[in-house]
Amino acid sequence: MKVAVLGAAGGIGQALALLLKTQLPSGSELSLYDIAPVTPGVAVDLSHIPTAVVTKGFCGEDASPALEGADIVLISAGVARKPGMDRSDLFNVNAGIVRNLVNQVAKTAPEALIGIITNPVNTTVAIAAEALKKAGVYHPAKLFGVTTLDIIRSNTFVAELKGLEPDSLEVPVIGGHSGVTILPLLSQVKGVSFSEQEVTELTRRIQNAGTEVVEAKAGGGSATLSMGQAAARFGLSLVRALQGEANVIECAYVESDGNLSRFFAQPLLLGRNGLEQRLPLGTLSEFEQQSLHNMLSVLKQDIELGVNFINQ
Ligand SMILES: NC(=O)C1=CN([C@@H]2O[C@H](COP(=O)(O)OP(=O)(O)OC[C@H]3O[C@@H](n4cnc5c(N)ncnc54)[C@H](O)[C@@H]3O)[C@@H](O)[C@H]2O)C=CC1
Ligand SMILES: O=C([O-])CC(=O)C(=O)O
Repeated sequence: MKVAVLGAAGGIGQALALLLKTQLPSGSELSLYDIAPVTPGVAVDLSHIPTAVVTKGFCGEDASPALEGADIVLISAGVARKPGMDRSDLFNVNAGIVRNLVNQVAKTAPEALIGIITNPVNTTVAIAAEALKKAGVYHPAKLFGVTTLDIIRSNTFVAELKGLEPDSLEVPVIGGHSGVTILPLLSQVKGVSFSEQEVTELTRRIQNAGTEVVEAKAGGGSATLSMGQAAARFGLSLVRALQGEANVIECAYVESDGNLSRFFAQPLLLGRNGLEQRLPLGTLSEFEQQSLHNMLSVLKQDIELGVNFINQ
């Protein structure tokens, strides 16, 4: 199994690389790429950790040496938010970075599963899909926007509020990955009930959790360590699914059946070919139905921006 991380010298990239070095199955290869010249050194640093995961690092403009033979490509290259910015403010810089890197994936590892971490995810996934389509190698079942941070945050916040073990919970989060498009399905958390006020406050906290970190870091970037953990969880789930493990389920932002919006995050069954089956959203509370209805115009606009970026 070969996993490539693009953006590997960054805050997320380094945390993710460390977790993959220590958690990938024995015999795996970890390939680190970033435009920054420090990247081969990050790989050397990690290579001193005694696990049977071979780690190599590449830098410069050409990602292809890192991509050759990759089964999974996780992309966190790009700029992060500063206080006062929205995720959509990152579009101008990150759209071109994602297009460039996905074009390189299309050439060198067209069959790889791709996880897009770079923001704005609602839009960068549409950019990736259209770039792959243009290159003639778009497999909708192999492209994922990584929204796992929303799930682990929801698990943490619910556990804190209700005095539960965080790893005993799994909150499905649907929609997209910004503001009102992040919708935790609190009504589906087993064995826990919430007052109306708790639902409103928790939902708002989960939707603003990225901003909570951006403000706390005071200009020093956005979530990197929790995102590293989230991306490692998602990447390792992809590895387990590729290896044939049954019942691997994660929420992620993928090409949908189009009923709600073209791309939509929901629970997915993963398998040997990536996305095996989109799982039903289940029963939504009235609050969740209304929130879902309210997010759709935002999500559609975000997607259109990405589609137009490639096609106009
Ligand atoms: N999906 C999600 O839930 C989350 C997404 N993010 C996003 O992830 C991205 C990365 O965040 P951080 O790691 O904190 O940023 P960072 O600035 O620490 O790292 C970004 C890395 O990308 C590299 N890079 C820039 N242009 C590149 C290119 N053309 N080719 C290769 N590498 C390139 C930089 O050299 C840098 O090492 C941001 O867009 C951020 O908004 C952050 C947190 C959560
Ligand atoms: O908020 C940001 O800019 C980074 C991010 O996506 C998150 O932390 O959820």
